Amino acid sequence: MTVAAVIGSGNWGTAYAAVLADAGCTVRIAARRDSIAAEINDRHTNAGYLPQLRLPDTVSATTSVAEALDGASIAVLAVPSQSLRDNLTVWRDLIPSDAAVVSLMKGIELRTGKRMSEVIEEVAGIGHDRVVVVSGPNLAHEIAARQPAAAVVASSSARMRSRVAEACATGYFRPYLGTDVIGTEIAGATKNVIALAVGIAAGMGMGDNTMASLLTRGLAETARLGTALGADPQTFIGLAGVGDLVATCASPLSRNRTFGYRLGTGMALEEVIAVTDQTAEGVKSCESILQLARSVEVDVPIVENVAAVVHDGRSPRDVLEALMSRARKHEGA
Ligand SMILES: NC(=O)c1ccc[n+]([C@@H]2O[C@H](COP(=O)([O-])OP(=O)(O)OC[C@H]3O[C@@H](n4cnc5c(N)ncnc54)[C@H](O)[C@@H]3O)[C@@H](O)[C@H]2O)c1
Ligand SMILES: O=P(O)(O)OC[C@H](O)CO
Repeated sequence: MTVAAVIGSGNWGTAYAAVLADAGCTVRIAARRDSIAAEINDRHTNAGYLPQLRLPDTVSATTSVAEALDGASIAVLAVPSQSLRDNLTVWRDLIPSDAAVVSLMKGIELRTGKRMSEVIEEVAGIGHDRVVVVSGPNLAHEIAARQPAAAVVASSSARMRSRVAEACATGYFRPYLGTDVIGTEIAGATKNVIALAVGIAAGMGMGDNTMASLLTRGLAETARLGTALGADPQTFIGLAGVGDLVATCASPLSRNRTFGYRLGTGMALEEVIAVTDQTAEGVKSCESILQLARSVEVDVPIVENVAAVVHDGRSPRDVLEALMSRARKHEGA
């Protein structure tokens, strides 16, 4: 019996815990709040995040990360990207020495420009052959409703990616194996920023042509950046690339799209932040992705203009005009 620990009891940590349990694992969730751990143990629900989900009896919860990780062969990390370093500094010695360490996170660290797998390797002091990234079109509420979806399970280690893929394969969750960790992570983090842009446009009243144009050109700049960083270009037309981009940009369930939408309707940034109580990774990662792109001299105009709205207070209408009046270029350039 595979024992998996899931650290983080928010939307995706909880939904992915259900996937692991449905696939036959014994799952221990580490929650920060006593009330959430008690609710999972007593009622098998986490209604504040996923009201429709009933967790299998093989899922338990604790507020002790040490207890959750004890004896686990899979350690899943599902906390906000910008908090990973500080958290992992406390947790690193608790991770069993032979466990696969799985990142569900879709963000790039501010200041360092590091991907989550890089932060894990550095802080936990483990090799890349222990780290696995799971990513794809996986809106937590739809997974929690057990609607069919697929994902990429990427790792440099064939043993670790097989272990994790086997542990999360169910009738409604289909993992594909991948080796391109860089591309998978760059795609997952950057699509959140493109979803912010699409949300802004939708909030301004723009329709499907605008969405499709942003999505397509967003994918182009994501692939340009990823490839410059060493990714396999094929990754961007796969599940972690176009798959996740379409799901996130099209869905009102997306926190990133919703954040952008609110900005696009004219709400002030502070107001949008105040009403957003869940993780919209693109809001912070637009800045770190922009810095990363500049470090390899890659042009990312949509990311740059989203950062201008979210961090420099420029108006959505201004940046839309700026994007539309850029110098003409070849589509493939
Ligand atoms: N929600 C989805 O549909 C989905 C799908 C795929 C990937 N992701 C990614 O998974 C990651 C987690 O997202 P989520 O949707 O579960 O977020 P969430 O906001 O629903 O939950 C975040 C969890 O982390 C905890 N947390 C918040 N701040 C923390 C801190 N400073 N230290 C430790 N724990 C903290 C919260 O208590 C909560 O348990 C993100 O990187 C996101 O991009 C989310
Ligand atoms: O709600 P979002 O915007 O964080 O997106 C959720 C997932 O990443 C979709 O795959």
